[in-house]
Amino acid sequence: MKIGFIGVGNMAKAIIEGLMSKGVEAKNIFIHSAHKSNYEVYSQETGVSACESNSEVIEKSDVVFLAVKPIVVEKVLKEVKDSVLTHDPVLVSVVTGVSVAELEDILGSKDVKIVRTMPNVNVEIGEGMTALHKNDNVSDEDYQLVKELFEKIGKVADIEEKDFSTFVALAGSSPAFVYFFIDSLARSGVKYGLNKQKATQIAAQAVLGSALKVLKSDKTPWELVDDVSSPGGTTVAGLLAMEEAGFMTSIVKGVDATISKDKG
Ligand SMILES: NC(=O)C1=CN([C@@H]2O[C@H](COP(=O)(O)OP(=O)(O)OC[C@H]3O[C@@H](n4cnc5c(N)ncnc54)[C@H](OP(=O)(O)O)[C@@H]3O)[C@@H](O)[C@H]2O)C=CC1
Ligand SMILES: O=C(O)[C@@H]1CCC=N1
Repeated sequence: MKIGFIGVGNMAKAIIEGLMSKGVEAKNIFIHSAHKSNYEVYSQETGVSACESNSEVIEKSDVVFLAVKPIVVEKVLKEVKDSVLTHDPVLVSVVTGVSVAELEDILGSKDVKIVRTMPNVNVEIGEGMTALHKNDNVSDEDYQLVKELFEKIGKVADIEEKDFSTFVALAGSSPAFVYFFIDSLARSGVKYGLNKQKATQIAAQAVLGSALKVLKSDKTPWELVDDVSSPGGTTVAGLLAMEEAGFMTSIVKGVDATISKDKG
């Protein structure tokens, strides 16, 4: 399968590097972005093929990732409209907040094959969490191929399009929330004299182990909280102080703000 990328920023690079680490060969990847200096350097660093235009990416690829910021989607798609209609690739959008219907409208056709997705940056290390939703033109076979690409680099979930905004908060943006939590935990360690690098490793391993425990255990996270909290102990003292400062409320408010922003 030939895989193209329109836009080679943080998200596209995370997908490309994840796929390449799982055996997808550089010779099967085609890229183009706004600045030649950027995509040429990336092509030299990784061996993927640099194309002279977005249309060339489409002409050379079976599956084309649309990985640009929402604000430039309309301009980019209008420019490549003829190539999309002629070559009929499966267009895989990773763009936040742009619906399948909006993509079809911009392209002026309901006959295009579109899979709307919401990955997260952890696809780079094979631990992503990606939502997918296809339009009616994508065959089950083509959808399976796209799904298998994302399964190489993490877990996948089929979701209804109405749930994309919620998914953005829970998985698309949430790596930043978790990095923020890890940094805050590590910084607290620094307050008490630990070196920042060591404190970050300790905090990250505690978060990794806790996430795995949630995934592997039959218990709910809430029950696991109780298991760690010895009567009269340190954990319950810490939890109550965090909650007094609005821990759960701050997370729910963060999710609310993320969803509002996504919905525009
Ligand atoms: N970052 C993340 O964690 C996630 C991002 N997303 C979504 O992915 C999309 C990309 O985000 P992200 O990678 O972070 O953004 P970046 O700003 O890192 O990358 C955007 C890319 O678009 C390219 N670009 C701009 N204009 C054009 C054009 N006319 N033709 C071709 N390429 C163009 C840029 O080119 P150049 O590099 O040459 O300037 C750049 O490579 C967004 O819609 C975002 O919402 C979704 C999930 C997670
Ligand atoms: O911040 C953003 O807009 C994108 C969407 C999901 C992660 N980053």
